[in-house]
Order: sequence, then structure tokens, then C-alpha cells
Amino acid sequence: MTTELDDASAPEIRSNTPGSFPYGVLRERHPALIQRVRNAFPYGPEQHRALDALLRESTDPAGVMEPLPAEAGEGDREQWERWGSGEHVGRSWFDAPFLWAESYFYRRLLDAVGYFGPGPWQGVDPFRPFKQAELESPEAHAELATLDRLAKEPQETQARALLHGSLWGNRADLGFQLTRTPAGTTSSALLADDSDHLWSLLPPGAGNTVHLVADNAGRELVPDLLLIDHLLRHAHAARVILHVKPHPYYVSDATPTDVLDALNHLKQARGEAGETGTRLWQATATGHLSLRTHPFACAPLPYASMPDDLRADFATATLTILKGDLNYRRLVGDRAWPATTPFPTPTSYFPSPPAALRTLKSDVIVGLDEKTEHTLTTTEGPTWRTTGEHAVIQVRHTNP
Ligand SMILES: O=P(O)(O)OC[C@@]1(O)O[C@H](CO)[C@@H](O)[C@@H]1O
Repeated sequence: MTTELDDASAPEIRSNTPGSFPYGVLRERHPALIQRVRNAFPYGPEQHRALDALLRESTDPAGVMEPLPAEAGEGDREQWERWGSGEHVGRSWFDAPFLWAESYFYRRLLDAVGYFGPGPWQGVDPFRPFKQAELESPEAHAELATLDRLAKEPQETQARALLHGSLWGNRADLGFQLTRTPAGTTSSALLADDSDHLWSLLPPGAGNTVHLVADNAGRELVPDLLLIDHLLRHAHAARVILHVKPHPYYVSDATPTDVLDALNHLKQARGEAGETGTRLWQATATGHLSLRTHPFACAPLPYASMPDDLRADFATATLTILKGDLNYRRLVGDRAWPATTPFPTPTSYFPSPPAALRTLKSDVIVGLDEKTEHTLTTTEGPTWRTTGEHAVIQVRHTNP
């Protein structure tokens, strides 16, 4: 789905420029993450050796991507071949597309800690302690308590608050927190706000199907579930399909276990939050809310390359809500687009109207007006793209 035009006007982002955001992710964020994972589990010498090797290999600008280990199943290898391992393995981590290198890093990290087994660490999510701590944080409990007050507000106010809760929940991303400096003087701001379009696509009682492609677990997934409950309860959606990752990925990305944790967290809460948890639990039993774990959710590729079965699934949606930074990169393509590129241009291939709810945590951005881009660049320098202080709600409201 990549055209020569894309390559010329919007080259793919790579990590080979010292001082750039992607270079920092490979050189600083990944080593910090490996250290956190080591500290969180009593891994044995085998896992520590594998982590050492991955650290050396992936942070050395002269290092090359090693292949998946021999234990990786035939199916998995074939899948990674389809996703481009033949082209990138054996070459520099820094010269590969940033999206590809990052995704492969997570796949290799899971291997290093024995996630794919066999062995005692098989299936043990190396990021689970961080996700759980976040769910149990005072902030997470305080957020739930505000629901009792919100329930007394008019429905429109509730809808707006829950949409914004889901959007800004994306700031609570554990990977991002590894190297984020405390918020400065800049105030958080929505740089594009198509929320009226979003609601206009979901008239109540129209039997709408909403797909929500989740991002992080914990303090992002909980507000996502609250938004889903609102959509179902007020008939903006007759049915919601929640897409999560089939296995751990990008530190805090949500898996089915995380959905279960979040639902239990809600169900066990008092007041409105508890009632929401019970309703969502019932919605799964009746099929009004269902889960998807397509393998492509962990692919190192943009959605423009999605397989036919996933394309057919998304095509059933009245609206597909894509959460977070990584989904944004995959939706528009991880490319140095001019920031003023209209949002419908790089998303024209998507088989249903897409809505991106994203806080800005990487360089990619489209759909801004010239004045906004100019003001941000002159007042904040290039970091406005990556601090997570800004956000967008962008909707392409037409079918392809
Ligand atoms: O998708 P999310 O959770 O919003 O963000 C993922 C993220 O933290 O990971 C990448 C760097 O590691 C960046 O693209 C982005 O900031």
C-alpha cells in the first residue's frame, strides 16, 4: 500500500539520526525497560544472559538484528518472514524502519524472558507488575470515584467527559513514563478536535457497530471501557468489538488478561464504577461486547498492510476508534508526513471511518493547520510532537 509518492513526500521514520526521538528510544528507553523488567522478576542466569545479549545487540549502532531463536515455532517464523524479517534481520537496528525495529525488540524481549517457553516463565507477562501497580494507584481509584459525580450530569456532558477520559488516559503509558521528564509549563491541549464528527457518526438507536482498537492496559483501558459502556448504554452502539494484543507488547499494551483485570477492578469498585463493571461483564455474556486478538495487532507494519480477514472485520464497523500513539503511527504510516497533510489522505485505505484518539508521543502527525504547527514549533521547539502534552481527536467521516 506504499506508493513512491509516499516515500518521496513522507519518508519512513528510522532511528539512525543521533539526537532524534527514535534514536533515543533505542539507546535510552529500551535499556531502561530491560533494567525494569530484570528488577521486577527473579529471573535465572539464562534469562539474564539473553537480556544482556539483546541489550548489547540492540543499543550498539553497529549491531545487527539477530534472528528469532531456534525455539520460535515454525508458524511464528513464517509470520515474521511475511512481516519482513528477510529484509531486516542481519541488518542494523538503527537503519530499519523505527516501527519495525521497535516491534521486533518487544518480540525478542519476550523470547529473552522465556515468555514463549517451554519453561517456568512461559506465558508470564514481564510487564504485568507495572500494569497492576498502575491499576492499584491512588490516581486510578480517584478517577473511578469521579464517576458518581459525572452520573448526575446531562448525558452530553458525560459523553464528552468519557471521550476525553479515554483520550487522555493514553498519557498513562508505562513505556512513555520510562524517559518522560515531568510536565513543564506547557498546558495540555487538543490540537485537532473532530469530536462532533465522531458523535454524528453514532446516532443513537441506529444499530451501529463500533470497533475500538485499544492501546495500553490499566489507566488507559479502564476509561476505554467506561466509554464503551456509555456507547452501549445510550445506544450509540448496538455492538462493540474491543481489539487487544494477543500477547504483551510495547510495555503496557492491553492483552485479554488486562481486560479481565480492568473489568474486575471496575466490578469490585463502589458506586457507579461497580455498576459499570457489572454491565460490561453482562455485555460480554450477551455478545454486545466482544474481544479480538488478531496476530496483526502485534505486527511491525502499518494497517495499510493488514491482512484480508482483519480488513473484512474492520469493514463491518460504523466507526473504528484507534487509541494511542502506536496505533496512530500504524494508521497513518510511520512517516515524516508534512503536519498539514489532511487526515483523510493517509487513512483513505482504512475500510471503515477511523477515529484516532491520541496523545502525541512520537514524531508523526498529520491533520494540523499551518498556524497551529508554526505556533507549536516556535513556542516549544520540536518536542511538542513527543511530550504527550498535546492530543488529537481526528476522524475521517466517510467510507472509503
Ligand atoms: O501507543 P502508545 O502507548 O500511546 O505509545 C507508545 C510509545 O510510548 O512508544 C513509542 C516509543 O517507544 C512511541 O511511539 C510512543 O510514545
